[in-house]
Amino acid sequence: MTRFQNKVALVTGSSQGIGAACALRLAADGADIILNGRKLDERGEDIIKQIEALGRRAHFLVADVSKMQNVVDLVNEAISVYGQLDILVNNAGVEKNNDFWNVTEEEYDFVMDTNLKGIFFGIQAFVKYCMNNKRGGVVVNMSSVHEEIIFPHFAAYCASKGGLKMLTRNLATELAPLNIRINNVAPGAIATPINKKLMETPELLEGVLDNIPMRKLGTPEDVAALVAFLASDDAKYVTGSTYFVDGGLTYHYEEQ
Ligand SMILES: NC(=O)C1=CN([C@@H]2O[C@H](COP(=O)(O)OP(=O)(O)OC[C@H]3O[C@@H](n4cnc5c(N)ncnc54)[C@H](OP(=O)(O)O)[C@@H]3O)[C@@H](O)[C@H]2O)C=CC1
Ligand SMILES: O=C1Nc2ccccc2C1=O
Repeated sequence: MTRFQNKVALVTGSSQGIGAACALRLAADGADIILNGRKLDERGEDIIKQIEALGRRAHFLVADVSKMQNVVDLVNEAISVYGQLDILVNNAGVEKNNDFWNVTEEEYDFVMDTNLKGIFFGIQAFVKYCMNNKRGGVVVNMSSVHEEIIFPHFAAYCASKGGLKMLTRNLATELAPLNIRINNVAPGAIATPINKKLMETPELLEGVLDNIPMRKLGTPEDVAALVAFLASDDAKYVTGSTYFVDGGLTYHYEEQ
């Protein structure tokens, strides 16, 4: 008997990085997986093969979650693929580096629509399904240490993750009577393609490592392990909170 036997999980933004690791971990623990990204290419094809090699089913749905109707359609299509949806992992996220005074409306919308609006309406579609079917559900949102600590020149990113923190706290209360749990995972610096420049620039990397007590970047699998715990019944009394996976970064930083 595996943790997620007879469960289906949708992981947004799962063609690479943390989302791909979450999809693989949930599949390794027994779930069938709906993958997602803005396009299906060799990265997505490879994750499908890896999930099938684990003996689980995988289906990729192309959708841009920054658009309200797209994310609603994504959730509803995900439900129809295997006839059920039990776990929603809102992982897709983007960032834009710019001085605050130069941030454009386009950059602001790009970040906020992906990291907050898409998650808001994706959860809404999932909750409507859970209400109609009288079945509970689990939501895990991919936040960031930057829902808590500053990241100069990433104002929209910080605002999106701070908003996600409050959305999760608020929904925990509203959704508990529906038997739906919701939590945030807040990674620190993780070795994924989003951090390519950081990993390839020694002086940037050194500056980041100086703020991490464990003095190393995390792996996507480190994040996925926490997501799997929160999605599982082992966390059946856990809702409305944020859990950090950051090598000690957040509270070390706050001590500076
Ligand atoms: N890496 C890190 O250090 C940290 C990451 N995080 C958070 O973790 C999450 C994942 O980050 P990470 O794995 O590093 O990111 P990556 O950039 O490596 O991967 C992002 C994934 O999301 C997909 N994606 C991006 N935008 C959309 C969209 N609008 N609709 C659907 N899919 C989309 C991408 O695929 P495609 O481009 O094909 O659509 C890709 O599969 C994000 O929410 C990020 O904020 C938080 C803290 C630290
Ligand atoms: O997206 C992020 N990239 C990072 C790099 C270092 C620390 C935190 C983060 C993020 O939240």
